Amino acid sequence: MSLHVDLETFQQKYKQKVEDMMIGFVTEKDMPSPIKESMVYSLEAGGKRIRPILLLAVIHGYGKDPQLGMKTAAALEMVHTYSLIHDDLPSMDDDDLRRGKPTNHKVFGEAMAILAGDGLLTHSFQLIAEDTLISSDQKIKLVNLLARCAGPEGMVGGQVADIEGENKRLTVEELESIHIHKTGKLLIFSALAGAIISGASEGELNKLEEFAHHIGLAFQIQDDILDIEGTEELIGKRTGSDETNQKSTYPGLLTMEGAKDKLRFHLDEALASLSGIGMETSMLEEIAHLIVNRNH
Ligand SMILES: CC(C)=CCC/C(C)=C/COP(=O)(O)OP(=O)(O)O
Ligand SMILES: C=C(C)CCOP(=O)(O)OP(=O)(O)O
Repeated sequence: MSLHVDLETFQQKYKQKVEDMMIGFVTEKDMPSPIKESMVYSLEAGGKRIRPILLLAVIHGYGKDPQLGMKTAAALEMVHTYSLIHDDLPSMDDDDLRRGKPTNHKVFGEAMAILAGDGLLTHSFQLIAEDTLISSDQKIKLVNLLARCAGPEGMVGGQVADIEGENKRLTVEELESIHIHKTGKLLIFSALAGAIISGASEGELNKLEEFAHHIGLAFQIQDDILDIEGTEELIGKRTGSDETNQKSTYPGLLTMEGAKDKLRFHLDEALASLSGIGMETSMLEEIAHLIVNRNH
């Protein structure tokens, strides 16, 4: 059986399934209506869903049924959505537009936005714990990895460093460390979770981690570039926000040309890290190109 499927066909099929899983999980639970509305508002707001698609593409690449990763993929996108709700708060980036819609706190108020983020984060672990398609051993590995990637050793820690770095001229190394934690760690979770669910070996996990490390850096460099060169209509969020918040960025530290060189470097490294891996990699290659060439 050929495992070659083009990314667009795969995305069309699984994006909707992930959205149905997240929204179904939240709507069927008993909770006060203001938090349910607030959580569903941000889950329904769209987004590229690149992290769950990567996770499911890894499972497909190993010749397994992506359905096995559906709950973990939905959990991962819930964590990402929580992080965006909190990132937009007045005490953080103070943004009023996200995914083309008013930010959560603009619609539901700051307290409800904080609680909706908290709700999505805790629900994500519940979703993995309730999965009946994967083993208990896999669930423990996934919960542990998600906590490490999303928590203070990972994404939360990166957000702390990002805030501490405001109004300072950082070195490229400092900026890279922020990006690895703030953005890279959830992409690393995406790839490794797919591998754990597929029963991949340690050696394969290491290669996939390397791949995700590089696409994570490329992802954030492109985000910084789009903050300058993108249009609000396409990216669905305000442009110029890094400058407003006095953040160091790759274009700021290296010039736009230098940032684009770095982007190409990380694409090449990501593709190189897939060589010799025992799986069909065509969709992962397409995802890497998509991250680098995206306009939103
Ligand atoms: C714990 C929290 C709140 C984590 C936030 C993580 C994150 C990747 C935010 C978006 O980064 P960004 O501000 O560079 O991107 P955007 O341009 O989308 O706001
Ligand atoms: C990590 C960053 C730069 C935050 C935005 O992530 P995405 O660009 O994946 O946002 P959505 O498509 O999910 O809205």
